[in-house]
Amino acid sequence: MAVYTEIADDELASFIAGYDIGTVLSLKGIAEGVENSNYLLVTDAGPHILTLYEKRVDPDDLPFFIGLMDHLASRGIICPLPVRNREGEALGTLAGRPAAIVTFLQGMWVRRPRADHCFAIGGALAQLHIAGEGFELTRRNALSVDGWRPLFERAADRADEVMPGLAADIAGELDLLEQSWPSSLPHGVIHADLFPDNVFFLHEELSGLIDFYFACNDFLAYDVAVCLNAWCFEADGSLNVTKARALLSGYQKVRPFTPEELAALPLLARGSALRFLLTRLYDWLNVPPGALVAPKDPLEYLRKLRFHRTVKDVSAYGLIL
Ligand SMILES: Nc1ncnc2c1ncn2[C@@H]1O[C@H](COP(=O)(O)OP(=O)(O)O)[C@@H](O)[C@H]1O
Ligand SMILES: N[C@@H](CCOP(=O)(O)O)C(=O)O
Repeated sequence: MAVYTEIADDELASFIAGYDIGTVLSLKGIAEGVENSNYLLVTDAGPHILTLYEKRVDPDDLPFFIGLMDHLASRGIICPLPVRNREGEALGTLAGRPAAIVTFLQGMWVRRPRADHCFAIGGALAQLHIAGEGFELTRRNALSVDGWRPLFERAADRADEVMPGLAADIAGELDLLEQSWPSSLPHGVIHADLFPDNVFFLHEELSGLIDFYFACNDFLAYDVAVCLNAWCFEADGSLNVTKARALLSGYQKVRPFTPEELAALPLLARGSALRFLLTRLYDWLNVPPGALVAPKDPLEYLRKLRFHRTVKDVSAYGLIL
């Protein structure tokens, strides 16, 4: 559960008074997510999501995230729409945090994705990449290859508490990825965190994408690698090749990969695995006192990383070369 910041009744009342969304009927902390504090805000105009932005969000990036949701929605991507107050502002301050209200999306995330879900998410990711074209703001990926070493340095001395030998394993991987990370591939706006819990399905159809708070400009195929890791592995740590093939086929039906992207995919998958290993490791070792949050298992991503080390080319992901 992620609620880091509590909201006092009087603060909520004066914040909501600035909006045309009716009277507050209830406010409940949401028992999911790990990054920000999210509340289900029900007013007599219906349900909304109220987000207080926490530690990992730089307030200077908020116009990018808010503008991106507007941009993508205007191009047919089903995603939350920022709600503006009477002054036309989508961003405010509540309980000492930057805060926004966004529209509520119907649907549920899928706990055990099947191959058909993976096919759908592949297609939706490619649509998102195409819809992102023309978005005028940009944001560097702070969690790409040049951000990994500083993050590791903040966790390195305690990494072996999680697993003996982990620090050395990560250090070796970092050296390799820093030397071999691609310098040019097709790039654009990426979601960068399109995990199953950020994708809603309703009546077996994909019904919306949420959580754009890691979105940035980076290689499009890196976003595919993030999804491959998040959607296509089984609980025992093995890759489900059928799901991987479905995800990649769903993507390339909408936006075909370039040969360079296919060649880079195993390396991008290693990088993506390391990125989530590092943020999870840091979070595991630094749970804020009193926060209602369940930190995620860093070693799940070590297992994925180790798998990708064995991969020679994309045929390991079920694609025929
Ligand atoms: N626009 C939305 N519509 C419906 N539910 C939402 C919406 N945004 C967030 N949620 C709910 O809040 C949970 C956490 O949101 P998320 O953005 O993933 O949080 P975090 O940024 O902390 O990871 C989601 O799993 C979902 O249940
Ligand atoms: N997806 C990340 C954690 C970020 O949280 P989310 O709730 O925004 O997906 C992970 O699994 O490490």
